[in-house]
Parts: sequence; structure tokens; C-alpha cells
Amino acid sequence: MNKQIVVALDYPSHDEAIAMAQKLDPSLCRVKVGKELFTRSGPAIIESLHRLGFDVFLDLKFHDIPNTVAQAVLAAAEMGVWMVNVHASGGQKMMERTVELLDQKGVDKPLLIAVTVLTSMQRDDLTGVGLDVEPIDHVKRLALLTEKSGFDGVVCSAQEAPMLRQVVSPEFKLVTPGIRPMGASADDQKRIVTPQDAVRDGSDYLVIGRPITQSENPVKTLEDILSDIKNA
Ligand SMILES: O=C(O)c1cc(=O)[nH]c(=O)n1[C@@H]1O[C@H](COP(=O)(O)O)[C@@H](O)[C@H]1O
Repeated sequence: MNKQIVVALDYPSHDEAIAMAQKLDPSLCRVKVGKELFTRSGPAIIESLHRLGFDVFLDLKFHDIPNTVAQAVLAAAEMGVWMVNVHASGGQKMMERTVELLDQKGVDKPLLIAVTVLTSMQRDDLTGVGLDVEPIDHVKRLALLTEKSGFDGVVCSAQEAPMLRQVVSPEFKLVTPGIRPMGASADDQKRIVTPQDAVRDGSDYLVIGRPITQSENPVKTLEDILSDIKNA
């Protein structure tokens, strides 16, 4: 089974994250460790999740000079994570140096993914940082740069998936947060899509946090989403 759902374990402690992971079935989903959890728990959380049998997406969104990002991604690869991400806006040299270093070291490469435009942003947020473009156009530009740099895929909103599927190779992975089942609260997300539409529009992996982790019955919510996407 192609495990398409990645549950975002956005918790303030190792034990709270593990308590949720223990309710989940690693044959049905993968998990994501982000900045809050990793900053509080460090690599121990990755080891614990691996022991439970999960594939781990380490979401630290690296963005720095090429050597620094390449070395950080190497450290992630050596922890055995399944997927790791950087910000595409760090540029081509940053991504190319990362691929080159991992090749030189001969480590097993995680899926190398670059964030395009955060799903919490819309046009006026881009204007605020000096980018006078529509999110979809900026996503396209950064996705093409990411592919050219030898990375495996991008993080984007599933709203951009149909457009990207026209311009990138079929193997290029589209990882889409900002997923909200019909009627769920959007929280701080802006470019949101339902699970079913995300899959139908060509998303490979759906990153879902609060709709599952803050649900009264996370396991049932996950099962409902899985059954929705099966019908997509
Ligand atoms: O890279 C990410 O995972 C990410 C990129 C992005 O553009 N938007 C985004 O929401 N995320 C992450 O995806 C998760 C979404 O969580 P929920 O909004 O709770 O479903 C969070 O952990 C975010 O850090």
C-alpha cells in the first residue's frame, strides 16, 4: 500500500508525540517531525519513531548557505529519515551542493524536498516580503528550480498540483500540507484543499496535523480520510 498520509506530530514533548504515534499504525501512515518537536526532543524522537516502525519526514525547512544546508541534510540522512526538506528559496547552489555531498558520502538518500510557498501564505503575504507575484506563479518557478537542482520534489498547496503536474516529471513528488477535510477549521492555513481533491489533483503525499491530532478520535479521523482518498 502506498502510504500517502503523513501525520504531523506537532507536539511540545517526546512523550506526547510518542503517545499519539502509538495510537497510529505505521502500515497505514507515515509521520512528520517538525521544528517544535525536534527543538525540544532532538534526534531521540527520530530513534523512538523508527523503533515503532514509522517512516519519518524530518521537516526542519533548512535555508542557509550551501555548505551549511548540505551538512545538515547529511546529518538527517545519517539518522535514516525517509524525507527531509529545505526552502527552495535558498536557491539552486544550495540544493545542488546538498545532492553532491550526499552522493560523495555514499549515504542512503532520503527523499529531498524543497518548500515553495508556505501554505499559510497568500498573495498579500508575498507582497509583504517584496514578491509581487501570485503564489501559483512563484510555486511554479521554485518547483522548476528544485527539479533542475536534482531534488526529488516540492512542498506546495494541492491547489497548485494540477498546474505542476503539467510542467514537472511524473516522478517528481508533490507533498501537500494545508489539507482540510470538508468542514474542518482552516486554523492558520490559507491555501487549503480536501484530502480527496488533493489526491485527485496529483498530490503524492498529504501532510495532515491538527485535523487528526486534535480530533476526539484521531484513529477514526485517519481511517475516514483514508477511505475518502481511496475513492478519489
Ligand atoms: O513543510 C511542511 O511540512 C509545511 C509546509 C507548508 O507550506 N505548510 C505547512 O503547513 N507545513 C507543515 O505541515 C503541517 C500542517 O499541519 P496542520 O495545519 O495542523 O495540518 C505543519 O506541521 C506545518 O509545519
